[in-house]
Amino acid sequence: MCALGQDLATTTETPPAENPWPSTTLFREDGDATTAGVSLVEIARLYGTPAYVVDEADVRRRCREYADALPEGTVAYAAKAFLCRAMAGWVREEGLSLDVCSGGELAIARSVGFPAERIIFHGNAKTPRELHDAVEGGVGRLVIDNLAEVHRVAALVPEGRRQKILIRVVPDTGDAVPSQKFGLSIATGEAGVAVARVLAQPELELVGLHCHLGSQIDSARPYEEAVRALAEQLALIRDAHGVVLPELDLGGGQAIAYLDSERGLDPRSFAAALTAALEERCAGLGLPVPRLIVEPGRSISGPAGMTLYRVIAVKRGGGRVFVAVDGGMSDNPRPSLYGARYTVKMVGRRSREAARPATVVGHHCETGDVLAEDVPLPADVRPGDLLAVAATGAYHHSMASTYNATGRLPVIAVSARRARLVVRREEPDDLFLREVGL
Ligand SMILES: Cc1ncc(COP(=O)(O)O)c(C=O)c1O
Ligand SMILES: N[C@@H](CCCC[NH3+])C(=O)O
Repeated sequence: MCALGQDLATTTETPPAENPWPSTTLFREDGDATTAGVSLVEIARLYGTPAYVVDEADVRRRCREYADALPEGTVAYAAKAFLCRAMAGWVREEGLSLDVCSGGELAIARSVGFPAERIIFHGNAKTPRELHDAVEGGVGRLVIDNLAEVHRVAALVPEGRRQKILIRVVPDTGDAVPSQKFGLSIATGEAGVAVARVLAQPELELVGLHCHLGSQIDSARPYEEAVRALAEQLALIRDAHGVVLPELDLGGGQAIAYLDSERGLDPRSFAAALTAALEERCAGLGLPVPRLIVEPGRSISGPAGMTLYRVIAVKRGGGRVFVAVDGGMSDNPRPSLYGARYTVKMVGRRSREAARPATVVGHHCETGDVLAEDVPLPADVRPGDLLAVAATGAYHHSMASTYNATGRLPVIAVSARRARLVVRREEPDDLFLREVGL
């Protein structure tokens, strides 16, 4: 544990924190910035760059915000957004459930004693080993995503136990759900077949339906439509099979702000709209209101994280400025995969120069290795400067690669004026470990 940072009462800050940054981030007049009271310059000095920084208190606050917004429901953090053992511990302590989609995520959760009954396991092509580990480990909910899984799962359930099951369906509402590899279609009747097959297996206890609408959804409207459509399915299941399923899982997808101009989906208004739509539709269908489950990932860990990079080289010419840093597409593949855009700030030095558009590029041997296109940076940005990229707490660490045999980044957690390393930097020796022969 290493104490960093300074007493903020003695420093001059320029509040408030900008929207895409962790909520405790303050940009100071001397050019430095602090998150949770810890200087980003000091983090870079002590732990090196590039590095992911995650604000633990911000993660915990976002967990609580969701839990408070949905007091009668279940909030399952989507591990795929960002999971390490520390994060699994924070989520466990905050009382949330955990949505996992691989044996690896399950293993991380179990390694910190995450209660199995609070784990939901989903995935469109779970391997036999994953199904075995999930059932044997006693996960609270297993999400059936294809017909072949029904018998496979039933065969794994030990004598005297029943496995709780959700069935992932494609609600076919509006344009929110294009044809996709996930889930069982209601329209083609596959979802109905799955319901009948699960109900026919004594080892399985069908508790509800599951869906996931997509990513970066910034309005409650698609969720309202989906929850109505799923309630209608519950009524059809009641009419056809005489069972009233008690749960609906609406998945994740809640948007966050990556840019100052963007706004995330507020958990309170999202939960209120969802609950109202569900209650109204259930009343119309004569159904008891099922328990809601939501699986936010990005909106819990995304804004709580940032990445620090050191500028290695600056090239000016042809009307463009390229700022090359010591990381790149191996720690953030999102710009090259999805055209994702980011907010970038120089920290650690005060510049009096006006901001000019610059393109922040990585150090990988790939033309598409761009981190941020045309972002405003001081005209005198130079090698040695430190750059912070906002909202990198979700789908960065979890999507990182070792392209060009580059070690993956450390994760530094900050909280209450302290920084601590929770995932160390990957070194060449770590890469050699997997090589077992010449
Ligand atoms: C089933 C399911 N639940 C939850 C999530 C988390 O989504 P997000 O991080 O956008 O909230 C995903 C990922 O898209 C998902 O596929
Ligand atoms: N990886 C994506 C989101 C995919 C969500 C997975 N279900 C992203 O970075 O935005």
